[in-house]
Amino acid sequence: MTKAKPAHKRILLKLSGEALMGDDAFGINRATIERIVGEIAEVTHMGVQVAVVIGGGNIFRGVAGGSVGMDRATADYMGMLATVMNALALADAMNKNGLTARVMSAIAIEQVVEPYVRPKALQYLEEGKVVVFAAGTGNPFFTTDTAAALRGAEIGAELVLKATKVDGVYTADPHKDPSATRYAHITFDEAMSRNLGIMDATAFALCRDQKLPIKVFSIFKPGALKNVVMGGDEGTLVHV
Ligand SMILES: Nc1ncnc2c1ncn2[C@@H]1O[C@H](COP(=O)(O)OP(=O)(O)O)[C@@H](O)[C@H]1O
Ligand SMILES: O=c1ccn([C@@H]2O[C@H](COP(=O)(O)OP(=O)(O)O)[C@@H](O)[C@H]2O)c(=O)[nH]1
Repeated sequence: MTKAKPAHKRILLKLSGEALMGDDAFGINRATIERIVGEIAEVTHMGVQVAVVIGGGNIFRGVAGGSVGMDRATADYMGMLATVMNALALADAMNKNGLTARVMSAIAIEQVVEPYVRPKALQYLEEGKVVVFAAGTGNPFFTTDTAAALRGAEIGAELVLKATKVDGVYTADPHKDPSATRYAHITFDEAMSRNLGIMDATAFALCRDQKLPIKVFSIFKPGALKNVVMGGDEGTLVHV
């Protein structure tokens, strides 16, 4: 019997900060991070090259609560630093799981993590290491979803995998509208013109222009990541 081959060779996995919270109100839940790392290890061992962009919403969100009244750019830099903390926690859990992880930051904090250098990231991926991209795009007024689109395009990923709290793109925000239904697939133009709030327009536009498809799926569903990597019917595909 031949073993089924993964449908993708190199992927960019976007994990929202909240994916790391588990059932906690904020911060990083150890059991949750270990489960996610276990799933990443599974696909890495299948020979898939995995790069990760991690969010920071579990620790700090530039436009939210505590930052009301703050200068937006300053708050956004705090948000980017939050993603660095998540990246360190994620890489630590990966290394403990037997993977080799490298954190690369879009803003210079060289005593803590190495800076993002594209050829080096590509080299790590070729070597089978998992690269965790921290600090988003390095610019305020952007999101880590846009960082996922940007890094995904830069490293030549075949697919951006947006692992989130919902199991796909819905006709409306399913947390607000229980009658919303899920798309199996949708074009970038449709998702943007319908203002579907799952990702920001900058991220959608970048992926559309680079013809880089996005798969939106639930991080809470065990085995979903592997299923996506195997080309299975999972979540929603956003395509050109
Ligand atoms: N049309 C939609 N389909 C699916 N999810 C949507 C839609 N509109 C808004 N959302 C919201 O987008 C969120 C997923 O994005 P994510 O980046 O993980 O969250 P956040 O940006 O809050 O960290 C979901 O929690 C969901 O409530
Ligand atoms: O390129 C970027 C990426 C992130 N952020 C800031 O970092 C926060 C955390 O990122 P995000 O909200 O995308 O995290 P997630 O929702 O995935 O947890 C954002 O709110 C922004 O304040 C930013 O300024 N530029």
